[in-house]
Order: sequence, then structure tokens, then C-alpha cells
Amino acid sequence: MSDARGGVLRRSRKDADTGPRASFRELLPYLFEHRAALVAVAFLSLASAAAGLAQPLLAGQVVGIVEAGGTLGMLVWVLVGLVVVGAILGGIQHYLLQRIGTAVVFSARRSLVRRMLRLPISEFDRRRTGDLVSRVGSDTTLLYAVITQGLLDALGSAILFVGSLIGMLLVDAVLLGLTLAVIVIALASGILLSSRIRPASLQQQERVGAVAAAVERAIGAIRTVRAANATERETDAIIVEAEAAKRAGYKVAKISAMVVPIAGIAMQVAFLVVIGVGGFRVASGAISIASLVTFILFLFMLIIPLGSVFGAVNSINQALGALGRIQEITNLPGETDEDAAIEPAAPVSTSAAIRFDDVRFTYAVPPVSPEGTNPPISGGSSVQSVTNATDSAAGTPEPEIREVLKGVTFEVPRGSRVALVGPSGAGKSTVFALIERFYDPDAGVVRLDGRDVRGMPRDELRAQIGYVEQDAPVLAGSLRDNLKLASPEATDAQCIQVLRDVNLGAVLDRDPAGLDAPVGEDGIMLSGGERQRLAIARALLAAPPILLLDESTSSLDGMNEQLLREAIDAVAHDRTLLVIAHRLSTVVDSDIIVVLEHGEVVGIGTHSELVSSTPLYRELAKHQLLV
Ligand SMILES: Nc1ncnc2c1ncn2[C@@H]1O[C@H](COP(=O)(O)OP(=O)(O)OP(=O)(O)O)[C@@H](O)[C@H]1O
Repeated sequence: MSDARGGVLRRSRKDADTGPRASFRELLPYLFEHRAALVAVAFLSLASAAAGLAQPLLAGQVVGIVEAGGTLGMLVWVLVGLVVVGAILGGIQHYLLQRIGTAVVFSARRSLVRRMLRLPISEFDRRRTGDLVSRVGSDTTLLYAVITQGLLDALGSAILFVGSLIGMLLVDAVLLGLTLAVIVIALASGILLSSRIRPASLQQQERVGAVAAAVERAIGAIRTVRAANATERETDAIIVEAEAAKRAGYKVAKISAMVVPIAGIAMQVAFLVVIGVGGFRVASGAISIASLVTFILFLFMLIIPLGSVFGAVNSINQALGALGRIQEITNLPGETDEDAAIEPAAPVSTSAAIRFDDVRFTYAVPPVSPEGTNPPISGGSSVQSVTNATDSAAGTPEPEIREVLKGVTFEVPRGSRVALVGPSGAGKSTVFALIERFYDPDAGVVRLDGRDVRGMPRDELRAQIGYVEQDAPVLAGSLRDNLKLASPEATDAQCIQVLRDVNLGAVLDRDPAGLDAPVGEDGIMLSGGERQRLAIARALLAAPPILLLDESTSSLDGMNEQLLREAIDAVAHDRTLLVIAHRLSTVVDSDIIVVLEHGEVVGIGTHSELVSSTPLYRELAKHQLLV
């Protein structure tokens, strides 16, 4: 595990210095998926380039015939035909490339989303949601430009370029030599400048990510922002980020603006040279006027694509910056990738559904990064990762270490109702996170039915556990969407029944849409109590043998609390229930209460036992008027 983590750390640290950057080679797998269409495009490019290259030759002949006073006849029609065929082939080629571009964007989005949703929870702790969203939305679209504009230009231009060179060589080698001298100088300076575009464009994409993160931050808490009269300040903060993105965009524009005119200058200089020297050679009888016209037309074919090649290099450079940001995520190990290296503890025979054996856990909190991108640690749990991060390159801010569980041991007997209580920040929710394997402990063992959870496939582990989070337990969508999240096979009748079981019948009846009634973003159309009961209904529908319930800290009124208790009773029936309780009144009748303080278990027993044995519990009970 630590090796794999170390790998991530090393990569991240490098990225912090230089920014994630992809090489052209890394773009190839995306193109390879569409190789058949790309081969077709290559053939079309060849054909349309051939049609284009034939035009100067024919035009030269036309000039020759007109000069000699002959009639043009079919030649004009062939010329017209070539123009039309060239245009049609160009159109088809364009369509194919746009299709491929769209498909490549899709593939990139698919692999990004597949990986993103499988990242370890610690990655979400340290990354900004808006930045992740922007990678899926904005970075991927830059790949479209590289395929449609970049590839089309690069391919067609390369063929035209080489073809024109051959044509010019056949017409006049001396003129070609002079032209080439001008072009080589232009190309060299263009390439030199474009290498600076990639870092600038990467920076621009990072800034766009930061804008998205800032928008997400404000909209995610829009009510709080409004209530705090902070709308102006939040708007300004987003605009500051947007301005930084604008400045980064200006920088890209400045560099590309330097590149593009080079092609124009090269064209003008080459023309002047060709017309001057060419005129002289016509006068001296070395070449005919027809040959000079042919040469000049070839020069057009050579120089115009040169401009597009510079454009193509620009867009390829931008796309590689974006691809770097995409691959920064797709190259991260997924949640299960490190499991092979884990040696789980031997199973023990026990009557406990859940058992913690001397469990220690530390969060490594990454230093704040203004860009919303990855600070150089992997976040999460292991001491190893902390050590790796702290020995990182000089100047890198060190992560804050939070030792949250300091040797926690307790058991939840099968079929029992156990409560976890303790002051805020004692580590109660972290206990749940370790049972769900959102993180793995640094030391000690978390067991489910005697088995080390690290030895169980995550899907199997989570199928046995229902988990009701403390906050935001409802997803945007309908009542049905929420209920079927954990049990997609559930029927409407089962959904309706479970809603009634948790006292949500009224919510169902009040909306004619029934199960299709929308709950709003984060369940905003429901009350706090209703949201919690809906989350409990979801857990209940999946019928897991173990239920983890992190009670909301928000105070519920007496009526709601009664409804919640009834819902919990419905849930508790026939299963193991571990509840994090903030109101002792909901847990006084638990079989066992575990008292946690500063990451340590300071008491285990029933309510009456703890009132006499554990001062902290007695204090809590006194505050809540239970003794
Ligand atoms: N993802 C995280 N990254 C870093 N630190 C965290 C993370 N989650 C929790 N912590 C820290 O760990 C400590 C324990 O948090 P935890 O949520 O487990 O406490 P709790 O007992 O459930 O608190 P509460 O009753 O307020 O919900 C706190 O100091 C918290 O700041």
C-alpha cells in the first residue's frame, strides 16, 4: 500500500513543480480508438491534396496555351472539376474529423468520470469539486480542437507542403533553394516560440478550474452566502479568479500572436524573393512565364499550410496541457488499486458484528492550495503517506497531521443496538468511515463478523452495511431516485411501503407526482427531518444486516424527533444498529453505549452503568437533563 501511495506522492510532487503535462505519445491511445476513421481521413487528405496540387500544373499549362494563342477546350473543365472534387473531399474529411473529435472528447470524459468516482475518499478531501468538474467539462473540449483543427491542418498541410516542394523542385530548383532558406528560418523561430504555449495554456486551464471551484463554493452555500450578506464579496472573489484566467488567456494569445505572423512574414518575404529572382530568371530565359506562374501557385500551396501548421502546433500544445490535467486524474490509483498489497489480519471467531481492535488513525490535511489543484500529498490515512509527504522537496508546505483515533477498541454484538457518543470532534464519524473503508487504519484492525475489512471486497463489505450520513444524505432527483440508489431492483410498492415505515407517507401524498416528486438539489425541497428519514428509508430498503446511522446534529423538534425514533425502531428490527447520537435521549435504551473522547474510548456500558462509572458521560447526561 505504502509503495503505491509513494508513487502517487512522487508524481504529485513532480506535478507541483512543473504542472501536469502530457506528451504527444499519451494522446495516441485516444486517436488509436478511431484508427479506421483516421485512415479514411488520411486518404481523403491525400486525394484532396492531389486535387489541389494538380491545379498549379494545369494553371501553368493554361498560361502556356494562352501565351501560344491556342484554345483551352477540356482543360478548363478539368480544372473546374478538380476544384469541385477537392472541395467535396475536404467537406467529407471535415465531417469525419469532427465526428472523431466529438468521440475523443466522449472517451476522455468517460475515462475521467470512471476514475473520478472511484478515487479514494481522501482525494476528495483535498481536491476542489469545481476544479474536478472543470476537468470533465472544459479540459476535455480542448481535445476536440486538436483533432478537428490540429490534425486536419497538420495532415493536409504536411501533404500539401511535401507535394508543393516536389512540384517546385520540378519547376525550378534555384528558386526552390531560395524559398526554402526563408521557410526554414520561419519554421525554426515558430517552433521555438510554440514550445512556450504549452505551459501557458496549462496555466490557463488551471485558472479555469479555479474559477469553477470558486463558483461551486459560492453556489454550494448560496443561502449562507446571501444570509451573510456576502454576495458581493463572493462575486468579487469569483471575478478575481476569472481575471486570473483572463490574464493566463492573454499570455497564451500573446505567444500565439507571435507565432502566427511569422508565417505571414515568411510568405511575404518568400513571394518578394520569388517574384524578384523569378522575374530576373524569366528575363534571362532560364525559365518560362508559365513555369514562374506554376511556381508561384505552388508557393501559395506551400506557405498557406505553413500558417495552419503553426495554428495546429498551437492547438496541439493547448490540448496536451489539458490532457495533462485529464491524465493527472486518470493516472491516480482507484480506491481498490492498492488492495493487492494489503495483508489482512487473520479472521477471529466472534459474536460481534463489528469489532475495533486497538485502531489508530491519522488524517494528513494537505496545505491549502490557491489553485484548487493537488498539493503534494495523497491525503488520507497512513502514517507512511505522512512521512513521505513531510520529506518532500524543500519549500513544499507540510501537511497538518491530525491523530484522530488513538487505539480504539470496542465491539458491536450481532443484532444489538449500540450507540457511539462523545463531544464534537471526538472521532465518531471517523469510526464509521473506517467501517465503510473510506480510509484504512494506520494500526489495529476493523472487523466485520470477525473478518478484517481490508480483506473483504469493498462491494461485499458495503452491501452488508447501510449508512446514513450526518449531512447531505439526499441526492438531487426524485424520491424514487433516492430510494433506489442502493437497491435499484426495488419495486414501487416496496418504495412506498418503506416511506410509510419511516413516517414519510405525508411527503408522498402531498405531491401528485408521488414517487416522482423532486427533492431538489441536496434535498432542499424537504425539511431537515424529512431528509434524514428519507436517507433512513433508503438504507432500510436495501435491507442490510448492519446499519450505521450518523444522527443529524441539527436539533429536531419534539414531533420530528418522535418520528425519527420510530423510523430508527423500524430500522433496528432484526439487524445490528450502530448509531452516532448527539441527543442522549435517543440512545438511553441502547444495549451498549460507547463513549469516545479525543479519539479514545473512555467508557463502555449501559446508560445507568455509564452514569455511575464515566464522568464525561455523566456530564453529558446532566447537560441533557437525563439525570
Ligand atoms: N476528511 C478529514 N480530513 C481531515 N481531518 C478530518 C477529516 N474528517 C474529520 N477530521 C477531523 O477529525 C476529527 C474527528 O472528526 P469526526 O468527524 O470523526 O468527529 P465527530 O466525533 O464525528 O464530530 P461531530 O460530533 O462534530 O460530528 C476532527 O478534529 C475533524 O476536524
